[in-house]
Amino acid sequence: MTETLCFRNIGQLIQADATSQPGVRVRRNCALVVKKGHIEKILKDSEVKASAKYKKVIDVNGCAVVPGFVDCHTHLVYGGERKDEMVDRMSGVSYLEILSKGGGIHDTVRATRQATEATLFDQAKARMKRMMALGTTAFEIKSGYGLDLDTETKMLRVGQRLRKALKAPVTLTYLGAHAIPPEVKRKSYVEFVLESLPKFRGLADGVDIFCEKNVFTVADLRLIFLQAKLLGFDLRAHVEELSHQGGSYEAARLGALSCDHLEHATPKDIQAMHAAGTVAVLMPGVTLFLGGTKQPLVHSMLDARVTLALATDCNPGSCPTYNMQTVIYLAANLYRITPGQALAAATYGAAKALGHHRLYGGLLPGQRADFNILKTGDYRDLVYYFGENFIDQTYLGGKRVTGGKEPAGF
Ligand SMILES: N=CN[C@@H](CCC(=O)O)C(=O)O
Ligand SMILES: [Zn+2]
Repeated sequence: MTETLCFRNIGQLIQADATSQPGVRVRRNCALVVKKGHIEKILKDSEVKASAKYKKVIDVNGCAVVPGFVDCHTHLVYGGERKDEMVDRMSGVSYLEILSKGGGIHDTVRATRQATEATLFDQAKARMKRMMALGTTAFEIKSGYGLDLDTETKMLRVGQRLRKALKAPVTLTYLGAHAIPPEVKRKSYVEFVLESLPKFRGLADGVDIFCEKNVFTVADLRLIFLQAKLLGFDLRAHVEELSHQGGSYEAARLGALSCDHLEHATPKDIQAMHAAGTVAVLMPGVTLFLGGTKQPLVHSMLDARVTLALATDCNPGSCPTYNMQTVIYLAANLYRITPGQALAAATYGAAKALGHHRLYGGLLPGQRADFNILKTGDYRDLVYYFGENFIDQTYLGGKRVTGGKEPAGF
């Protein structure tokens, strides 16, 4: 029996790639043929032959099929939670004040150091399953809640085990430069991060840094990135989130795959990102949750032809969400971008931020068959209705992992 599946009667099939930018391509009344976990071809529905020997023909009843969402910036391996901090922030204390007093990220560092590898794995796996049930099929996961060799290694080992256990594409990032441990001087901690980099080869794919007022400087970013680049790591950076430091300009010039947050990025930074082909990763859920009012210059980014990506940032301090659909909704409605631009950013753009846009994210022939069947025939419903879950079924490598009548396959 052939291993080929045919999904037919698709009302809208959404594709995204460099040629569809900054939005998506919408194909109507078609069928999707999946072979050995990859997309073989897309046909007009009228071209599906009754005589063709498919293992299974799945009628999607006129619904829309969209690429699986790519969550290209998460901190989903962590211990504890931070609701007290949320309440403090609501009464006016700032995120950076809390961090400088040894709270915030440091609270999560304490909880993550204490947690066993087994607990971190079980909790993170449960989070990822919830994310998949909401349509996410590829993940980036950062370390950064250890700030010591043992815990950073433990977090990345958990990431490697998650990649195997869920059979989903997982990109791992070493974020040793996430915060400066209390009682340690910034310079000596940067020395530690530099010395530790070779130990994370083979365990992490990329290196990241939180470049911010009273955290790490642009000079720290330069030192760490030059060394990381020599060691073959991809570069990504938390930059211009709560203030403008110039980290995005420097990161782009050093060839970073992505610059993330960017609420305070300037036109000069955006030009540097365009020149370097650096993707802008935007996380509207963070701005909202931290009570920020400054939005990134999204339309300047579009005018400069910088590729946009969206991510949850899933973490216990600045955005405890699992839901890329919420992020797509917020991006379209807060940034005033079209549904197609928001969906492209959550799929193709996010895959490009991870350097994997040829492998997944576009629903193109040859790519992994990672996609969602929506409960609606119009993908624009994702940014029209507020707070709905539009995922009917999610497929990962051509296998259904959530939705439908049978038990989920993982
Ligand atoms: N900005 C710094 N890092 C994370 C937040 C991590 C935390 O607060 O635990 C972010 O991407 O928002
Ligand atoms: Zn982050």
